[in-house]
Amino acid sequence: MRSLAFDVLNHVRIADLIDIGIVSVLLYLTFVWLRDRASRSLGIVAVAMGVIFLLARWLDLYLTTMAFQYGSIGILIAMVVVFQNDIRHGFERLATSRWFRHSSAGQPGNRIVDTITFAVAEMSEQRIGALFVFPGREPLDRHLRGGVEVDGRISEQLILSIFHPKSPGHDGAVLIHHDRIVQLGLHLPLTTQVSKVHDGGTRHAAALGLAECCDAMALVVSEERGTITLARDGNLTEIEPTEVAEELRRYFADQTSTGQRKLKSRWIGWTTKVAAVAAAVTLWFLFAYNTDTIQRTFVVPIEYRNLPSHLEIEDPKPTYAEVTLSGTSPTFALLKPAELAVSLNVKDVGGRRVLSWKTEPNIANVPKDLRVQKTVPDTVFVTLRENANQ
Ligand SMILES: Nc1ncnc2c1ncn2[C@@H]1O[C@H](COP(=O)(O)OP(=O)(O)OP(=O)(O)O)[C@@H](O)[C@H]1O
Repeated sequence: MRSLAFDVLNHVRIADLIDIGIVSVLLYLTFVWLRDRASRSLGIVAVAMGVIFLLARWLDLYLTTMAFQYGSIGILIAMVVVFQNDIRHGFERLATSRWFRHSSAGQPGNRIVDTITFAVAEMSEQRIGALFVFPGREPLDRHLRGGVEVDGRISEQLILSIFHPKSPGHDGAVLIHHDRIVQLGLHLPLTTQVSKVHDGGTRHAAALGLAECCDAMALVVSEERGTITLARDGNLTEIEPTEVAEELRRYFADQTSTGQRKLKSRWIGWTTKVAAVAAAVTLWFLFAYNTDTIQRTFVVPIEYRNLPSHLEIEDPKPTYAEVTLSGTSPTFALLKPAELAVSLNVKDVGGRRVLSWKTEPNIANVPKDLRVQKTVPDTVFVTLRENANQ
């Protein structure tokens, strides 16, 4: 065990650590996306494909590996087309994350939270349907259709009169920003995951649809059942009237840069990060960490550079050399055999007509971690003569 640890420490390069770091980040983003967005069946398919691919590489299953290699471009294009909204959402999330921007949203006072809470409780009791949208950090405009500008200070009376069933503006959602109702009668995108809506209809489907395509929060009061439902992070959660104030406070706190995250989500975040690093290290051990030295021989073209135009090389002119390289198999993966060449400079020959070069120092494009073991010929000899065509 100790010798394995020493072995690993001896062979790990800075490039390997960067390699593991990049793959960890990619795996982390994939895990988060699978957890938050993708359906369970898609997650199972993705994990199964990953396991088959790893087994195929490990057991050297030639056909399966080839199928994955050639199919991966098609799969990638299909994924980009199918999940274009998620990808755009991901970039928007990155661009609006705390690393890049401080939130401009201040934390509204208790009055706003209490006002909305009372209005929601009242509407829940009276079975008045309502839909509120609370923007997150990501741009929201492109998800909203229609709507009428209001820009009114939030009050219980204003909320109740907007959602009164006889009010012309009660259909659709109201948009809340800070302490103001900005718009009413907004149409939101409907979810396609109907199974997640359970007993709800289009109002709930609209709330979930919005929460799926951005980080906004929506709050629904059901006209039929009087229930209160929160849509956030692509999920619908039914809550009690007593929980509304707490959820609103949490939402407004999240909007400020000093907002506290839930301990649970932090914990989930850390376990996902650790899982991503562990998976990346495992992959590195399986595919990149290989200390066995192997040798491979390549037939490499010999190029003659800068030959003066009045001279030519007499036959037999050596055009190929055999080059044997040694290194680990991951280092060989970085080699591009088609770019290997023995490159000889015929400049400044003066009066000499017989030239020779050692082959090894003149081999171009050998990755730095591969060693030249042998070259045939060891030395290249050529004889020059005056160019008859000059
Ligand atoms: N795309 C949409 N965006 C915003 N609101 C919508 C949208 N589609 C429907 N609604 C609202 O939902 C109302 C219809 O609600 P419906 O009864 O179908 O849904 P629900 O989820 O069962 O709600 P409830 O439990 O309140 O009845 C419409 O009158 C309208 O106000």
